[in-house]
Amino acid sequence: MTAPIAVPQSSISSSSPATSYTINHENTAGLPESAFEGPEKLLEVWFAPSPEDCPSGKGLKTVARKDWEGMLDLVNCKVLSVIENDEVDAYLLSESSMFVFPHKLILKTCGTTTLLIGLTRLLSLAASAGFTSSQTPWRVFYSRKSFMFPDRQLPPHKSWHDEVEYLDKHFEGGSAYHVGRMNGDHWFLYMTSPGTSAATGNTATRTVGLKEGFEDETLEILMTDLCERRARQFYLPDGYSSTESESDGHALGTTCSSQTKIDSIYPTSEYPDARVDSYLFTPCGYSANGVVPTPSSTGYWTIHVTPEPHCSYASFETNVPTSPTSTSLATVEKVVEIFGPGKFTLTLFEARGVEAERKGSLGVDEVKGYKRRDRIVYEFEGYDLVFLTFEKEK
Ligand SMILES: C[S@+](CC[C@H](N)C(=O)[O-])C[C@H]1O[C@@H](n2cnc3c(N)ncnc32)[C@H](O)[C@@H]1O
Repeated sequence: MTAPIAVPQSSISSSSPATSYTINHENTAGLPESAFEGPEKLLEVWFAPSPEDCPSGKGLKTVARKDWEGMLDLVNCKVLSVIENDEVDAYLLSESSMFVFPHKLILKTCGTTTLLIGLTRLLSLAASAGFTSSQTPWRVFYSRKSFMFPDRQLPPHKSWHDEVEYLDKHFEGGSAYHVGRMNGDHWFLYMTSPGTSAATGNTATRTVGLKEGFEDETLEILMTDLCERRARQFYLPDGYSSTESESDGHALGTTCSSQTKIDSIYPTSEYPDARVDSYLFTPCGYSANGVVPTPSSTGYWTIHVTPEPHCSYASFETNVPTSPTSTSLATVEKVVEIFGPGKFTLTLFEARGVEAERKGSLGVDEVKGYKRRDRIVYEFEGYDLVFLTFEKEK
C-alpha cells in the first residue's frame, strides 16, 4: 500500500465549483466492482474548419455551461470542473472529458454512458450558437475500441451495427470501418466527408473541403493489462475516508499527476502556459485534462485510468502538434512508461499534406520493450490514419 500523501489545496482548479461534486454513481452501480468499462466512446464534431469560420469568431464557446450540462445529463455524466482559455474550454467529467473549441467539440465518455443520445441536443446547441447548418456539420468522427463488456452497454451502444445505424439517421454519407483483427484488439471508426455543408450557411463564408495548409493531428493510445504496481498509483492513498477523498478529488488528482509524472508529458519548461486539471476518484480511478498553448494554436491532452486489475485500462489522447522535442514517438514512450501496459493500440490521425508532421507517425513503428503486431494504414479524404497494436516483449 502507498503511504498517505500531502495534498496541495491550492492546486484545485480555480474555475471548479468550491462545493462537493456530484458524481454519477449509477453508471458504476450496476457493474461488479471489478468490471468498469474503461474504453471510451469518442465523438468529434467539426461545425467549421477553423475558429475563423465561426459565427462571431466564438461559435460553440458561446454556449453556456448549464446548457452543456443539460446535454451531458442525457449522456449520463456530470461535470467535475472546467479549465478555460480563449481557445478552448476543457471539461473534466465523471466519465471522461469534453473539449469545446469555437468550431468543434470533442466528447469522450466511458462506462455505460449513452454518448450518442446527446447528439440531437448537441446539434441544436450548435444551432443556437449560430451554426445555421448545424444538422449537417462540416465533419463528424465517432470512434471507439472494442468494449470489454459489450453486454452491459445501453442502446444505441449495444453493438457497432446499432451505433452506425443511429449515426446514419443523423448524418448523410457517413462511412463506417472496423479496423484491426476480428479476433483480437480492434477499433471502430465512423466519419463523414469534409464540407458536405456550409459552416454558417452564409455563401460568402461557405467553406467546402479542406483549405490549403489545414493542420490537424490526433494521437490516441489505448492501453490494457496495466502493470499492477504502476496501476496502484491511481488508488486513494491510505488514511482517507471516502467523504474526505470525494471533496479532495482534485487536490489528490494534482498530487497523483505529479507523482506519476503525468504533468511532465508536456513540461511547463517547454510549455509555460500549459494547465492541468486532474481528479482522483474514490476508491480508485483517475482523469485529467491538459490545455497546452503552442505558437500555432492551443492543444489539449486527456488521460483516463481504470486501475482495477481485472479490467485495467488507460487512455491518452492529444492534438498537441509534434515538434523536434516532442515527436509522436517521444510522447508514446513517456505515456507507456507511466502505465507499463501489457498491450496497447495506437491511432494517429493526420490531415494529409502536413508532410513534416507525417514523419512522426512513421517513427512510432518501434516502441522500446514492445513487439509490434499490426500496422494498418488508411488514406481517407483529407486524412491519413495509422493504426498500430503492440504487445509487451516477454
Ligand atoms: C472515470 S475513470 C476513467 C475512465 C476511463 N475511460 C478509463 O481510462 O478507464 C474510471 C475509473 O474510476 C473509477 N470510479 C470511481 N468512482 C467513479 C464514478 N463515480 N464514476 C466513474 N468512475 C468511477 C472506476 O472504477 C474506474 O476505475
